Amino acid sequence: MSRKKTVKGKGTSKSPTASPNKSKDSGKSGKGIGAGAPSNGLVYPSRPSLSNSREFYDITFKVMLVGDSGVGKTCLLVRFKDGAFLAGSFISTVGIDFRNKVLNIDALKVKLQIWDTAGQERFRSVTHAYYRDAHALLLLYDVTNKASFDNIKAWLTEIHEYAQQDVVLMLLGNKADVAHERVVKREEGEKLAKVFGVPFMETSAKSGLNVELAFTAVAKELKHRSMKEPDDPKFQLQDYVNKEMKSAGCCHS
Ligand SMILES: Nc1nc2c(ncn2[C@@H]2O[C@H](COP(=O)(O)OP(=O)(O)OP(=O)(O)O)[C@@H](O)[C@H]2O)c(=O)[nH]1
Ligand SMILES: [Mg+2]
Repeated sequence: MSRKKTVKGKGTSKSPTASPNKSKDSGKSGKGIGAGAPSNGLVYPSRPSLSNSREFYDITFKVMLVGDSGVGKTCLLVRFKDGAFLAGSFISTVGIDFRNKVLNIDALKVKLQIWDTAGQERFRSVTHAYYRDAHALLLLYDVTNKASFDNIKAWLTEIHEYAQQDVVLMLLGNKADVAHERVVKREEGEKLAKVFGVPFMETSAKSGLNVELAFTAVAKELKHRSMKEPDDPKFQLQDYVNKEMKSAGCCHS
């Protein structure tokens, strides 16, 4: 049985609009949400970012973590935000929560507002309300849980129904650190991703494998799209991910 986490702060009840210009990146869940965001959610501040301060950003995007309960969405976010792994008993997310993190992407400060959704069926209607404001979705399954992999098609149907048409999407096979209990091969994940035309990689919130890369790749894609000049070549998310994994000596053919 999983213990339930009480819903924290403002992250639950407010709509997922972006922070006002030059808001502080408190990094804390439930902070940084404010009124007055443009409808597309992007924020361009009126003055340039201060390069040495984490409090400032040039552009912000909303990223949502989705997938079955227990696949590791919260752990992935905590690993990315705090560099730690939430070991021990599983505390299932109630409703929705978020964290902010500012990344340096090609000399630009990109703030990701990352929404951690509850995978449990009973919270699905809450999640639906947040899809339309998401610029990117990280869709997770658990490589040790076949049902979570089989449910990916249903998640994609839901995404097509509720999310923006041009949402950046990436499929992540999480818990890649667990060798003995693995039931979904990396090749199966790759194949499914290919069928649906989405970038894919395996991650581990426990070891940290590809966690930074997943968020950075999405941030790069979003930044590239929003700053794109007409003659710029298209940023290829999967190519970028493959190249980065290769140079890190990681597990990709
Ligand atoms: N070995 C291993 N365990 C993990 C990993 N990620 C998460 N877990 C474990 O899986 C369980 C579920 O993780 P959560 O991050 O809470 O799952 P969730 O997707 O947020 O679940 P909901 O909030 O119910 O939607 C916890 O017991 C974690 O410790 C991972 O990469 N490797
Ligand atoms: Mg969770």
